[in-house]
Amino acid sequence: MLVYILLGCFAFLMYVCLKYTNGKSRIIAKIPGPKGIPIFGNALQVDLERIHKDLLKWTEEYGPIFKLNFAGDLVVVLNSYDAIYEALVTKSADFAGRANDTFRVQVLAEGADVIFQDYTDKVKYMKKLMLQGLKMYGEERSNIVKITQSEVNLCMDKFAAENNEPFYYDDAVETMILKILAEVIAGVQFKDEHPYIKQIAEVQAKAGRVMSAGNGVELDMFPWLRFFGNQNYKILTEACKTRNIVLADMRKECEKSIESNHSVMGVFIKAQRDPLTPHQISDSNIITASANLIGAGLTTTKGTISGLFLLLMRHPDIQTKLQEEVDQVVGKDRNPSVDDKENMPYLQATLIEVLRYLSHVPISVPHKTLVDTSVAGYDVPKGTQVWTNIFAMHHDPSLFPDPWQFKPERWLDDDGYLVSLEERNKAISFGAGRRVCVGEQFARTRLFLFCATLLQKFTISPPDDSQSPSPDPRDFPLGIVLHPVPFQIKAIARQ
Ligand code: HEM
Repeated sequence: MLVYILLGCFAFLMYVCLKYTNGKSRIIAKIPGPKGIPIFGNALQVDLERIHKDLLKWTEEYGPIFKLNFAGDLVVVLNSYDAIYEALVTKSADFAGRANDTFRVQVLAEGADVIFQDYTDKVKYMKKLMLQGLKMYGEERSNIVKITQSEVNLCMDKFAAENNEPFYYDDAVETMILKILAEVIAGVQFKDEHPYIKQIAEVQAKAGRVMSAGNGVELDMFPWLRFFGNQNYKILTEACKTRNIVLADMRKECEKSIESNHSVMGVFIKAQRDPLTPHQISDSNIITASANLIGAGLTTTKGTISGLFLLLMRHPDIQTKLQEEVDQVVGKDRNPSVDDKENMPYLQATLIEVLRYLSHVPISVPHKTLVDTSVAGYDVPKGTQVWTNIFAMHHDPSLFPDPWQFKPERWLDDDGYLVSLEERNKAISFGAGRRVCVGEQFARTRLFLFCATLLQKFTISPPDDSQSPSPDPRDFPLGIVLHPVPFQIKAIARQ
């Protein structure tokens, strides 16, 4: 055993030395950044569960761009709107790679998904298929709205069943999101108690734990630990196994009605069978792409709804204004619809502000340069990992005055209308350019329908007379996204 440990340490030292002395490091050395310690660099200076706070502190010190060194692995961090816009939009092709060479990502993504692969023609094609399946345009949109509305209503029934008493909302909200996603992915409606729903939730929880910032890092540094009973490796491989079984079963369900099925899997299966398809679609592509949508869609939406509850409890005046708008535009006798959106600027502004204020995907999904390039006046070589620090950018006081105050009004003009699209695009909660979020319109629609229905029926209040927990995202731990620790709410039925 001792021999293995010594060999492991030696290999690690060689690896770090090589990384420190290559040409890439010399180019990146010109970028400012906090001084680290030998061998480990800045690795021991960050709290992985609160890395967004460390990055915020360094942004104040170094400005739009700085570099970090994690035991020889260099990361360039972009913090200002201009630097992030330059990388994501102006030089989108240069920065469209993904930092996908870590062990955990390779196990999870099987080199076949969308989120963790470099941007190639095939990934572009798969993103197009995902969008077709998410049906966010044309006649199909009304179907997705119907699916969403019926699941939102079921979730509201669960809230009503709590009879104005305090309760943990997590299960009801998670089931609602998973059922919408499962139906959109497989084109089949599942009941709450269907085993797939429970299994997918378990897979998400397990994979989420190992892939989150504070866990499983040891596997990336020492992949050989998997041969020595590493617990995180076991959890990750079990989660992937269950994921593959459940999604293969969902595929079979989908194939039963393939002719009339326009779900995400349906679109992928048809592309797989099409002799003229521009890119071969494998079974693994179908499973990992579907898993991407569940993974990306669940944690982000749940995080937004949790943050929204905290913010509504902390700002009863804003909640009252939102309810007045819902009462005026929708009334009490019908479900809110997507067409109500344009007449509800205050709710739209509130949702944009929730996403800005929380910035719960704080460094987005890490990017990688695909060519030698530059940003914010510094050269960045091919193959460099780049983080877009959305958290710092969304709290930059020169862009958003009083950034730690929750103010939906910042997105409204003097007449109460939404500010221009150009102004709204200063918030980049869904990224931009080639790697922009596939689910942006889908997420915005679901969140709008959920909030409008919630506020039509309930007032969200703290569980007792004490003050509700802090909505400040600086206090949230980072898992896959920033998420507050579980808390209770009261959903008081409105007369
Ligand atoms: C509030 C909700 C959401 C937020 C804030 C959010 C945010 C993001 C962000 C920041 C990225 C990375 C952009 C970049 O790399 O620069 C991303 C990527 C992605 N998101 Fe979302 N997302 C949300 C909901 C969803 C939903 C509902 C789905 C699908 C059903 C989804 C699917 C994806 C996919 C597939 C990608 C990868 C795109 C790529 O790699 O090219 N997201 N999202």
